[in-house]
Amino acid sequence: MADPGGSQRTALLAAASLFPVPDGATFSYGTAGFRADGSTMAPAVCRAGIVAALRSVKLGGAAVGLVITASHNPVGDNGVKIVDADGGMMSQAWEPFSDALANAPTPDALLQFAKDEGITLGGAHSAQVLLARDTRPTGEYLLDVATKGISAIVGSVALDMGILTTPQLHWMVRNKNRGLKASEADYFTQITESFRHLLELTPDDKGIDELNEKLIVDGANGIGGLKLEQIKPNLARLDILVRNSGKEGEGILNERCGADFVQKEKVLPLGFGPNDVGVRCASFDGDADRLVYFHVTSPSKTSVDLVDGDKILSLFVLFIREQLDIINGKDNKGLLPTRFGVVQTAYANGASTEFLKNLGLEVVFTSTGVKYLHKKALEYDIGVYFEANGHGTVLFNDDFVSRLESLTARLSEAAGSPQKQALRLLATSQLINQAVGDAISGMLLVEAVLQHKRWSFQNWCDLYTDLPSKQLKVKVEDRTAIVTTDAERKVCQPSGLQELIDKEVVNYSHGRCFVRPSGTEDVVRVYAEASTVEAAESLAKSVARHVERILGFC
Ligand SMILES: CC(=O)N[C@H]1[C@@H](OP(=O)(O)O)O[C@H](CO)[C@@H](O)[C@@H]1O
Ligand SMILES: [Mg+2]
Repeated sequence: MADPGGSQRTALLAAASLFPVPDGATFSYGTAGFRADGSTMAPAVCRAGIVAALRSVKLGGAAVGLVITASHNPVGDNGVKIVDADGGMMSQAWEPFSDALANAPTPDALLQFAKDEGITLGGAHSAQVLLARDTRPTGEYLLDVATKGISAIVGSVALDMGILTTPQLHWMVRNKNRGLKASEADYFTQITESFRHLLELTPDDKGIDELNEKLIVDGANGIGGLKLEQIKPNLARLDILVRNSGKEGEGILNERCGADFVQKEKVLPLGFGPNDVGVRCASFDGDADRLVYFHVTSPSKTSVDLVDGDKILSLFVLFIREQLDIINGKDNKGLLPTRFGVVQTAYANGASTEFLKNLGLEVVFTSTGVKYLHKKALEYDIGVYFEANGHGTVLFNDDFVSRLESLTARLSEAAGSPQKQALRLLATSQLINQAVGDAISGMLLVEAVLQHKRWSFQNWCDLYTDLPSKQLKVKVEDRTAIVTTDAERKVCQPSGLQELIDKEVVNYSHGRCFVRPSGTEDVVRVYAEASTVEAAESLAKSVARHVERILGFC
């Protein structure tokens, strides 16, 4: 280390003592960063700022991102998440260090880690961190705290990108490090232009259906609705109405609204009612990285027909497959060999997995959390991933995009040439966020595909029928006593629990059940599926009782 006892250590000590870690603090980076009551977050946020700057130093000064958000959680909560230089989630290898630092009273852990990682601090290096926050009241203060943490690494620069959706910041970091345009205006231009382009490529023989233009979006009273209002005038062939838009006085962030609420409760969000029967509706979460769709079923009911992440994934898969099948059809002699893969988690509805497998697709499973799905999807030329709760995107490999570009340049407009199909795939790769799941860009792709297929919401819903499912949370003494394998679908510890689950499952037609410790809450999650709602509930309850008995209910 160039400057072990000098100004670097002093700067770190100064930052650490500004925001001391309370006794007994146990922050854990979890599935998606540190989250807690916003008023208690400053020590973890300051240290996350230090980690982000250090990560940038480690990556030779590449831009790294830091976003202040607690996503779909209540407005009083807040959180912090680090975006790696490729625009994805922070390298998992750094999570244990982030945990150690978030809970460490002095900078010694950091100095030791820097040494172990071969990072020279205090020397001639540079680091840059792009910062953003959502609309939470504690956001401005915590952003300032993060800036102080970043500044504690000598030579680092913090750039405040403003109030953004989480996916916008991921996109900016990715673009900046690729030497591409990376401002918010550039983001808007890219998604509105590629959306327009995709619509121009819809088959000529299919006219525009008036009803299909109308879309009502529940913005969860968060940042997504505000951003959508900004780009709405530039979206052709779409008549969007934003409710729970995030404008002053309209409602409280995530309270009885938003993608998490709609997906879990399967009821109408606030602001929606009988007049919306028959209209296509979409819902974002508080930081606009989750998307689900729904329909108001009848004027007298508050329940909704839900289109979750699994069905969004299925729609995208069908569209992409259609283009690939034509490009590689027998007249075109396999012009574009493509490794096409689909990634799901154990929470994917069994009916969706069956539907995808029946299409002859490769479906693979990972643990819960976007960081796992994303990594797996990167292994394909085109990798589509979604969590049932609406996090997901479609990834196009760089080499594949180059092949696609040269193919479109070679193909003519002559009848029978699959030029339009190739152009559609290219426009899709431009529209859908390549860094992370993005409710706005995902929604625009859904809208373009529905127009392409001329499908109503009902056509989409009817792709397959979800198996009834039930999720329960069980509070136990130590949730980490549960260890899972096989993408969390089987328990290996404590011994005997999996056998008990298996014994319950065989009693149910279409029965499936698994348990895992949550990465974001202090609970064990139980998920069950069966052929009826009552059966799914009964299976979940029986397994929850086994969990309580074996792990000790608290
Ligand atoms: C069942 C479920 O919805 N789990 C969510 C939840 O993770 P848990 O580890 O299950 O708490 O939060 C994650 C972060 O937002 C999200 O990626 C994941 O899908
Ligand atoms: Mg979110």
